[in-house]
Amino acid sequence: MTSLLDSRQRLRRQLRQARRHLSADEQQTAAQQIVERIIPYLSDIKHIALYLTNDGEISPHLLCEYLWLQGLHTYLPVVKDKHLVFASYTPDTIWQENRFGIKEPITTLYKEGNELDLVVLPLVGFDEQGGRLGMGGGFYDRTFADKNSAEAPLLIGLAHDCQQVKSLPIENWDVPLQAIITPSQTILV
Ligand SMILES: Nc1nc2c(c(=O)[nH]1)N(C=O)[C@@H](CNc1ccc(C(=O)N[C@@H](CCC(=O)O)C(=O)O)cc1)CN2
Ligand SMILES: Nc1ncnc2c1ncn2[C@@H]1O[C@H](COP(=O)(O)OP(=O)(O)OP(=O)(O)O)[C@@H](O)[C@H]1O
Repeated sequence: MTSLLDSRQRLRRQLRQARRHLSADEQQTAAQQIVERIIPYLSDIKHIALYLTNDGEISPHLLCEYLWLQGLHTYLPVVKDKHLVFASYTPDTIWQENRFGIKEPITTLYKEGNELDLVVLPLVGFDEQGGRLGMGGGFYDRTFADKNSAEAPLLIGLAHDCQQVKSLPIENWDVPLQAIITPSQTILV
């Protein structure tokens, strides 16, 4: 048990380091490539949660600009107890930092995960079966623990190609994603 936990931690460290080493140019190109790949999943979608890039994560900022141009509603995760709620994100948003140093909108109006149509998740590692390794807080897993795969929201993970590993152990609490998108591939789960 301890060694399984250790190997997850080791893997997190390696993969986080790899994505932090991407150059600014590589990050920008990757951010553009995922916009093209996600557009086919936006039909009938109005309320979308994104994230603010942190620690070398692939950035949804160009996707966000595209969504705003389409008049769609965007949200960001806010850590509340051990779950996530989602705060509206507009060009006028004002900010505070959470305990991880990630900015969160200041607001008292939140949506619950099940009120969204699409949630775009950051991840640390993934495999070709659609398995996801996150930062280790279990926040997305707890937030969507009761969700049935067929019901909203659609869960799509974003990652750099360097975050792919051969196979990740699936934990019984891992929430299944519907797709993982990288600059070079779309994995449908
Ligand atoms: N961009 C982004 N936003 C997100 C997430 C994420 O993974 N990425 N989250 C996904 O759930 C939630 C925050 N979860 C996080 C969990 C751990 C760490 C982290 O950096 N841990 C440090 C120790 C930080 C500390 O305690 O000071 C570390 O492991 O080095 C960051 C975010 C909500 N917002
Ligand atoms: N539905 C749940 N109920 C209670 N605890 C949970 C649940 N989901 C995950 N956890 C706990 O959260 C911890 C971290 O889980 P895990 O390593 O899978 O996080 P992660 O997916 O990497 O993080 P995140 O979802 O925040 O990106 C685990 O110790 C697990 O026990």
